[in-house]
Amino acid sequence: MDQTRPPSGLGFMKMHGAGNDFVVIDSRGRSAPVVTPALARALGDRNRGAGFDQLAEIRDSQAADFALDFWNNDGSRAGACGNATRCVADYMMRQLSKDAVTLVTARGELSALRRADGLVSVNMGAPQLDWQSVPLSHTVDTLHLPLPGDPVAVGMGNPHCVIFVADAEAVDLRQVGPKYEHDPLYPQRTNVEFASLIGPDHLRMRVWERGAGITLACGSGACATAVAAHLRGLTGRSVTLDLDGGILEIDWREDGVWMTGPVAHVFDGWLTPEFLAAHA
Ligand SMILES: N[C@H](CCC[C@H](N)C(=O)O)C(=O)O
Repeated sequence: MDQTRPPSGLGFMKMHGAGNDFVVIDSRGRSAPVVTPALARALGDRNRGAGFDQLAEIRDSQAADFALDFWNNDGSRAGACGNATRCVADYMMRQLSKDAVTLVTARGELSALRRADGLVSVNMGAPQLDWQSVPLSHTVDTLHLPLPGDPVAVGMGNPHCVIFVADAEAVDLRQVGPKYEHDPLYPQRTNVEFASLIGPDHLRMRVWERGAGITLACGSGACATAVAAHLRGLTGRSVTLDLDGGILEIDWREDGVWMTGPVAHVFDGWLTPEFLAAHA
């Protein structure tokens, strides 16, 4: 990196929440968003780009402190991303010298705060439990989908398929994940969570994400799994989940599903004008 001249090109931040990793582009003050599907795909490439599970673009908002748009590394859009929301909320709280912020996503207005222990919480809103809003392709009982493993369908601003198994460790995610992701019952594809009860209100969860494959953690997936576990009578409304990359706490309250966990801002960089021109 040439440290003698000011950066040219487009600045970005690299962050992660429990190992679910993100590139974040701050587009506040710009008249139009900079991210395109082609840029998301190129930047998401772990060999030829920066690499990420999700890309988050911060935008100005009239109604809240900021707005967020999410992309997967295959270039598709995601309506929700809990861990990126927590990471960006932490950055915005520092920048605005606040302990709580509001933000707008495709889901609507969400709120986030920093707890006294330094962990960051976001209210991901109410779970979507009717088939149309998950969305599913036709009328089914969302608590018992007609798919292998008797999954639960939950929307958290994005679709989820939660399968309870005796041992989540033993699941071959790479093999079975794509089968659920692309099942015609989910017209917009789905994120897929495998979960096992390992103690009272304690779940082990592994995830296959729509548009990103295996990730070390998925915040909206943890919310969906906790909601499904409660609806199936396996847990109370407050649950701890052990994911591959760390621990997330979920609390399904009257005002929505709260998700709490660690955040990390790892480094900043900038994309060269050449890279941007090649993937405009
Ligand atoms: N990792 C994210 C979710 C990404 C979901 C995305 N893969 C989709 O297409 O919905 C989270 O922490 O909530």
